[in-house]
Amino acid sequence: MTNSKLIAYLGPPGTYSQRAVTQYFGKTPSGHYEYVPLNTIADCFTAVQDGTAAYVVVPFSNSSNGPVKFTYDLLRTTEPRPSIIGETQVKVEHYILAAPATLQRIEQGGEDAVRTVYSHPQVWGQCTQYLTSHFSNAARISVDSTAYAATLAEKDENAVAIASIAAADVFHVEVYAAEVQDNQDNYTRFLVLERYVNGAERTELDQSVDMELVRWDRVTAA
Ligand SMILES: O=C(O)C(=O)Cc1ccccc1
Repeated sequence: MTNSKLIAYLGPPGTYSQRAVTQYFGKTPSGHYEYVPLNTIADCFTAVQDGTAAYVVVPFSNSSNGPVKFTYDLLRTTEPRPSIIGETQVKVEHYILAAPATLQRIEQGGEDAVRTVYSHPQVWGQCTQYLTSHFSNAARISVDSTAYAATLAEKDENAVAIASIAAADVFHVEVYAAEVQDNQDNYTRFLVLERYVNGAERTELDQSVDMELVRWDRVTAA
């Protein structure tokens, strides 16, 4: 057990994970709990395992392109594996966000003015159609979260980020293109984790996630 009153998620504010956390626990959590953004999915696992956080919310799988690899690997390797006590699905709509100066450069020089596209690795496979016809000469740089990508685009006149519209409320970036995901019905399943208490019975959700991990092992071994 832990006395922590923190609920951690992959930050900074403006990520899809933040949406998941407020969807599950409410806009402001009850019972004196507080939300805390962490830098990586691995940090979320560490926080719940060492008791720094009472709960963490992590992305698990996506309807368009399957497993969130970091989470699958951490669920396999964290000993003992945290208990999975809840889940929530978030509709994922991606936006191209850029600093105002970048938008001006695109207006003057076309999309070739953009040298870099920043986003979370999960995103590339969800926006293949858009990325085939736009920014095809730009380098794709994977970073820890979509909102972190927005912070990089905020400071870089040659870059855009693919992120949630929520990131545009938090950082000084504007919308260049809306809803650029291939599939309009694009959902990510998030899991709510709590520290495993020795001897506790595994929940039904734990078992369904086990099955999913085994199924994925078979797919990748084939
Ligand atoms: O980076 C984020 O915003 C996340 O929460 C991870 C993620 C990335 C892409 C789709 C869904 C979740």
